[in-house]
Amino acid sequence: MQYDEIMVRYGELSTKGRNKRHFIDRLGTNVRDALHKFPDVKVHPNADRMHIILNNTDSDQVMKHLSKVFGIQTFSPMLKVAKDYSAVCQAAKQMVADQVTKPVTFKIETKRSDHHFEMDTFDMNRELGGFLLEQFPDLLTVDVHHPDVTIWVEIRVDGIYLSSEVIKSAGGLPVGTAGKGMMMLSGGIDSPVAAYLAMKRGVSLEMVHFYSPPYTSEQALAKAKELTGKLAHYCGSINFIEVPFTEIQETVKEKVPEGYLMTIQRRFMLRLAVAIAERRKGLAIFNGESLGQVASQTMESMRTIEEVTNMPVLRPVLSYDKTEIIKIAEDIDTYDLSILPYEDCCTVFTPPSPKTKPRIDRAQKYEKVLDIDGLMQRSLDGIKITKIHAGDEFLNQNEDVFAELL
Ligand SMILES: Nc1ncnc2c1ncn2[C@@H]1O[C@H](COP(=O)(O)OP(=O)(O)OP(=O)(O)O)[C@@H](O)[C@H]1O
Repeated sequence: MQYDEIMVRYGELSTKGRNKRHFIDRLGTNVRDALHKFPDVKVHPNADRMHIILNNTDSDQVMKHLSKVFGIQTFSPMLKVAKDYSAVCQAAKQMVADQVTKPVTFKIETKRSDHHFEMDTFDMNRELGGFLLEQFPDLLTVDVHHPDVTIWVEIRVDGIYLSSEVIKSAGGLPVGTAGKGMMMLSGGIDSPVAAYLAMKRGVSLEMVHFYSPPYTSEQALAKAKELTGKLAHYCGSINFIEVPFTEIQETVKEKVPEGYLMTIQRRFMLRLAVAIAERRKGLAIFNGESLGQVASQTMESMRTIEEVTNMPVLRPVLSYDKTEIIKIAEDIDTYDLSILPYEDCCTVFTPPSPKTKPRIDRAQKYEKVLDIDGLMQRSLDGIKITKIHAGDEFLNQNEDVFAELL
């Protein structure tokens, strides 16, 4: 069915007190961003509801994009008709014919903000209910307490609006209302899920990805970028910051005892992520660590790695089981990409038996022989930033080139 308006309910936003206006304005901006491909759509973020006027734009397409915008609890597609009772009857009849395929209970619920309209809410509920019962005697029975289907009728000044569905949306808080963070994004399963969860709580993220050519391939980099394109569906666009890591990994491999290779590499990654956050006004570092999952993810290891900074390091999937993380990865459509077998820079240099309880004093001792500042500076000098939009693809490009050559 082609609808005229989508009415958006805010959910958790309505409890945000004095910040409410800021939250709603931000949500309005994010919705406009998510719907930028539909130039005729108009977005009106009012205090209690948001009204999205479709102006003949395909309502299914608009709803598909809306369902990924954080800060929206539910929305309802609505039909708009003239302020005329017979027009209301025809629209309600069409809704039932389209949506009800087996016998259900129903009720009409009317709200009237235009008190000049000749029928009051009680009349509309009764008359329209009776009309529909006559039209669909085999499908409909009335139940005003626990109906399967509710048809809402809103009598406004500019017309009468009807809706019969409440569609659950992404929930959470509008991206951008909780400050900016740097997400350490690998090509694995966990960090994209951690990014999704951080954005769900309103964090605006920039992705920091370490790569080590020639040990890691162009495809590994493309995979991390494409994952970012998947995540951008939830916020419009995301800056992807690629950080060259080869010199650091080679130097650490050469100069640090094997048991501490991973710890020292991670300390460098964190230092670099913090340096980038400080330049770009980030307030925290996010990563995809889950307690106890692998050697680097013990509390002792986290403590020794985090010793290099006092910036908060936040771990949205810390307490999740792998199966729970995989379930979310499947839901947000990152799983199939994450399991593609391109080597990450960490896997290439992972020692066979890393220390599970690395000590801070040892890590500091092994780092004494390294030119930390110089290594970091050269890496920071080589960073490259790409703005990635929802759905941008990177992995197939080389294949296309091959296809053209053949
Ligand atoms: N190449 C990389 N670039 C950016 N961040 C990385 C990189 N490799 C690892 N990280 C960060 O370190 C975290 C732990 O990585 P590790 O490889 O130990 O664990 P993992 O459980 O396999 O995580 P993931 O599934 O996210 O790769 C990752 O979740 C990510 O936040």
